[in-house]
Amino acid sequence: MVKVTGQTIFLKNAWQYALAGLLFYATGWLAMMIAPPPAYISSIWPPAGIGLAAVLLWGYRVIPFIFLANILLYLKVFDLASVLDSPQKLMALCSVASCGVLRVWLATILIKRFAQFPYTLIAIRKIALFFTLTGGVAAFIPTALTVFALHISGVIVTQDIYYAFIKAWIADCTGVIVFVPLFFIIFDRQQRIWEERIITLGLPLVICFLATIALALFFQQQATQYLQFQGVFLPGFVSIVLLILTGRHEWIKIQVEQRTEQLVKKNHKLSKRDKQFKKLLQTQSVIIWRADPVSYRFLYVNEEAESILGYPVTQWRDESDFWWQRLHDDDKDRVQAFCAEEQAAGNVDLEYRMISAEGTIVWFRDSHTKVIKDGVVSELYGLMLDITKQKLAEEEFRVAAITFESQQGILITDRLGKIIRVNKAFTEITGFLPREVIGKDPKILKSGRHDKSFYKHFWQELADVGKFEGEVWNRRKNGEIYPEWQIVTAVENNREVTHYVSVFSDITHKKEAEDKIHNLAFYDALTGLPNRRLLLDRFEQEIAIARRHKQFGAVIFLDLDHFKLLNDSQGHLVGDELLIQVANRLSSVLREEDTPARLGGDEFVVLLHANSENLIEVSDHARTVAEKIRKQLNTPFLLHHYQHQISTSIGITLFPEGDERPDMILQQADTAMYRSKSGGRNAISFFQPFMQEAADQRLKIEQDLRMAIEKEGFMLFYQPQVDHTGVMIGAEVLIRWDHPEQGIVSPADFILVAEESSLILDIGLWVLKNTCQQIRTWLAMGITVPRLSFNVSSRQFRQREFVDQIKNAISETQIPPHLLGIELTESVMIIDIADTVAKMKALKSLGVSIAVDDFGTGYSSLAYLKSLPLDVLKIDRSFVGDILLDSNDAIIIETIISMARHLRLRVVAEGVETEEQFELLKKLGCLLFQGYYFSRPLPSVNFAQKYLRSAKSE
Ligand SMILES: Nc1nc2c(ncn2[C@@H]2O[C@H](COP(=O)(O)O[C@H]3[C@@H](O)[C@H](n4cnc5c(=O)[nH]c(N)nc54)O[C@@H]3COP(=O)(O)O)[C@@H](O)[C@H]2O)c(=O)[nH]1
Repeated sequence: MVKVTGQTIFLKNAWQYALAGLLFYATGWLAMMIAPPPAYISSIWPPAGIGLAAVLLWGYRVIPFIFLANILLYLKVFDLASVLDSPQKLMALCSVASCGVLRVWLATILIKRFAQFPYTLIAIRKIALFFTLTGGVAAFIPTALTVFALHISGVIVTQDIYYAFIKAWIADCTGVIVFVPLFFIIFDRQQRIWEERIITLGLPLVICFLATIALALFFQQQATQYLQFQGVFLPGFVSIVLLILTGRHEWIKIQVEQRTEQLVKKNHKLSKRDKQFKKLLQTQSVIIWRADPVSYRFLYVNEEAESILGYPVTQWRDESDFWWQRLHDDDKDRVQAFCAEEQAAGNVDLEYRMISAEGTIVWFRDSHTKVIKDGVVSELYGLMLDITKQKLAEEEFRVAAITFESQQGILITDRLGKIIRVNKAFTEITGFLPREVIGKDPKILKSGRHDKSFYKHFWQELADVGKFEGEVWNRRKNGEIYPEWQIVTAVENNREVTHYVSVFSDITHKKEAEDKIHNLAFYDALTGLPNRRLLLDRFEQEIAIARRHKQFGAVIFLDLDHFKLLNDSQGHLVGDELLIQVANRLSSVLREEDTPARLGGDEFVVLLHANSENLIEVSDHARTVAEKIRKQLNTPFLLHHYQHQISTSIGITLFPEGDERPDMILQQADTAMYRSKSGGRNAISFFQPFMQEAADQRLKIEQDLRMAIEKEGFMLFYQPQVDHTGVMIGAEVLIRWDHPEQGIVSPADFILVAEESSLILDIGLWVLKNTCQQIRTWLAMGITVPRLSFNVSSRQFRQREFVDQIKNAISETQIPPHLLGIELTESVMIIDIADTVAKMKALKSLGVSIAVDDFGTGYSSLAYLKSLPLDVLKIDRSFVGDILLDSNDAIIIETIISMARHLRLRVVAEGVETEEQFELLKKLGCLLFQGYYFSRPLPSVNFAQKYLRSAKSE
């Protein structure tokens, strides 16, 4: 950009200034031609008008040129040589030239101050004011000063001063009157009135001026100074008259032209508006109509009617009920009611739908006018505006508004991220009212849970794809942090983002449900410990880490001893409580990196983190932890106000030894645990490879047992019980498994497996039924049958229906109940004393006798013995076996015998194998015996042959 400075303006207009100076000089020179020496005061002085007009039109920059031209002109008065010689004359020259400039300057100031230049010199009053100020007033002092300077310098003598002053003053005035208009006519292109006056004013003035010069020259020759002087008034007079005459005329002409021009412009505007209006009508789709006020038949419709509804205009007019027939059925009642009600004259609006020729719905706003004359509607006309688009937009807006107030929170920001709108759901979710957030940054919802990289990703997504979708944690007004699912969309207009719209829903409940599902899937619902799935998952990782670091870890497998018994007898609530407390104790003894888990039932596993490369170190650590656990679990539990003591069988295995999978390693630990269990419980065993065989065998036994139960592949053996004389007083019923491959299998090899797998219930029932059946058979054969006692396992006894099962078996076989006895171990009886007593009493009332088996190996508590309705105590064969070797055992047996006598219980010594044992037991007071010394358990036939026959014969 070029900077416009005073200098550039000066250079650009320099030709104008030079022209002004030139005209000033030329006209001055011409005027001096008709002026008498030595002062050369002309009767008309054009430079006065030219100088003033040039300054008014082109500005004060003209002044230096005027000054220069004035100097040059007055060199005619003061010749150059004398000016150069005399400083006085030089001063006079400069003064005279300055006076010319002063006149112009003063005139300009007065005009601008009092005559509000520019104007067009039309009205008489303004013409008079203009010339009075520029000529009369402004020229007065400078002229006087000029004459004075000429007088001082000796050009004008004293007696000519007055005349010279008058003449010069009039010459200045005339110069202004004639040459200001002329100058404007030639150079003013801004005000048209001057241009228009070239012929009417400019030409006469030029002619007049030239005539004046000629006249002046003529009278100069005639030396008639007076006439010469009078002549100067002519152009001045002509100028004023013509200014007045032409001004008004031209002014009117110009006004007319301008008005015409304005009218043309207005017309143009109107026609443009008209076009726009027509266009608007077209785009607005307006039907203009007139109808019969009674029948509503259209008398007139415009062409637009056809293009809007598709029916020819003739059809609109020809069909008498065209309008009614095309009216939408749903609107008919409303429109009819409206027409019936509305009777007053004036403009009325009504909206309704019509069906187009294509079958589409078109919405109209019908603005119609009724003209009523003498109380009757005389005219009916109106405009039907197609507002289908507007209705659709309204519908969309309504849908948008409903959507906005949806269940989901909505937050809208401007492009700078300042919130401009939120919906009700936003307030419900966040707790913030609209006025609390509008104008603020959504940062107020920030939870602080997300780091910078999250927000970087957030904005990147918005920039790249215009959308972000994901889980965001925000903070409610009450400070609560919650998760929400957010979809943020950048709204664009012409590729510029104008708004951001965030739609979100509170997913707290969903997350909770997810967590719940996750917990259910991976955690044990009762104890809160990891379940098998999570354990295996962590185990997988643990094995991988151990392999990578070449380290070893351990798995501890725990099974609570007799838990099933407790659960069955005390109920599930007590069982559950125990499991919860066991879980808590387990967790309390473990380190954070170790994982306790519950596999189900009473089985727990502890995964010890692999932290050593030394196998011995790892196994020592595992044993220490297992001991700690055992100790913890041996401490009595308080369950529902009662103390319960439990023991635990524990198996340990180390990993990784090969490429075993987690489930295989768990199986090994389970096998080791089984070893502890079968070894007498409450023990800790490390897995050994041979155990695997046993485990496999156990599994095989279980499978075969199921088959045996189905096919009744069992037999009953009978071992007699004798008195001190060797006479049989009863027998113990002992089961045998007639295995298809292995032959007769001892119960010692399968009872434990059966107990662990619940198969014992079927087996026990089979023993009961077959014992009764055997008695029935022998009785039916006329054989005297002694009391037959069969073994009852704890799970079998704890069944609610146990007593009923015995009753049923007795009644089904019709045997005398006193021929039946049961043998229970001590541990079975003490679990739920009340239940035990109730069941025993019921059995006793039937006549079934009850024996305590393996006495001395369990609790051997006198307290419970007293409270139980028992018949027999069977001293465990382990005491009998060592009776000759260990004097303690003899003392124990003696004590048991004396105690039993005191409680009025019969005592049977089990496992009598030798005569010495028999003799010693007799000495200790024992009266009844059982053992290989008398007989091994025998099949029914052998037993009957050997003992029952002889009993018969007796
Ligand atoms: N729940 C059930 N348990 C049963 C049933 N049948 C047997 N059993 C239990 O199985 C265990 C092993 O029984 P078994 O192999 O039959 O051994 C019994 C006798 O054979 C054995 N016995 C008898 N006298 C001697 C002897 O002088 N020496 C010696 N080494 N063993 C001898 O003792 C077993 C009987 O013991 P007990 O029952 O404790 O009186 C065993 O625990 C049975 O209880 C059944 O039907 N159901």
